[in-house]
Amino acid sequence: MNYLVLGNWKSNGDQKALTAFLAEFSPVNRALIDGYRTGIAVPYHLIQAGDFGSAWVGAQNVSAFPPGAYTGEITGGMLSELGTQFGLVGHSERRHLMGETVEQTRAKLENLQQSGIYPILCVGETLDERNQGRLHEVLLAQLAALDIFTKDSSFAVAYEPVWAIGTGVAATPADVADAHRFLRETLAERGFGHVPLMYGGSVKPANAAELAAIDDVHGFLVGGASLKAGSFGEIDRAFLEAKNL
Ligand SMILES: O=C[C@H](O)COP(=O)(O)O
Repeated sequence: MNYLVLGNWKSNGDQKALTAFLAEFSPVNRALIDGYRTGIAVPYHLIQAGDFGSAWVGAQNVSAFPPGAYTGEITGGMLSELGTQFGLVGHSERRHLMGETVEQTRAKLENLQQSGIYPILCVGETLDERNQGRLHEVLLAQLAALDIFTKDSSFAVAYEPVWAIGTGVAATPADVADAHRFLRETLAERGFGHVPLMYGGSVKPANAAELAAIDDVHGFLVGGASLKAGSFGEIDRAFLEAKNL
């Protein structure tokens, strides 16, 4: 995949909301464009709760363990059986609220890959880390989880500065361009020059075009604005237009 505009519903939504979303979103989510996908990561209980059409349906987490005595964990194989097409790993809410470690994100990426589900590793720094000049150090530490992949692996990385998530204030285009350039160069050195780089953090219809215009931005991971088909559709269209897709 070259370009991805994906939503993350987090712990929001129910059957009624998904049905309403898909009724409005699916008709405008036209024929498949080569190398491009839109879709949403819904809570587990909604993965099979609607017809997503040409949009991808994703999970927001996966077990770091193999199948076995791990009460409450959902494995990659289980997600695959549900028809899950992509999975988020290492979202900052999981790192900071649930204490997810780099070792766990590595195991989760591997579980998704082995189950044939497209993995997306989320990375990003806190405001303190940025202010201390530790942006690159933090990103490099989080990117260490990618060492399970080979040059042929198919996956994406989403840059989500923690201070821009859910705040309504996205990173400036200059900050996004800087971070994405660093990610692109770092990944290219490891043979991952083909990996799409998504941006997440207060993406909305009003800023989607200027963020999509950045060369090293190959997609978005949209939280709050993906809950409504209207705003998510506007972001999707702004992205396609900016990239001439
Ligand atoms: O996964 C999505 C990000 O956490 C962004 O969330 P947000 O668009 O509500 O800031």
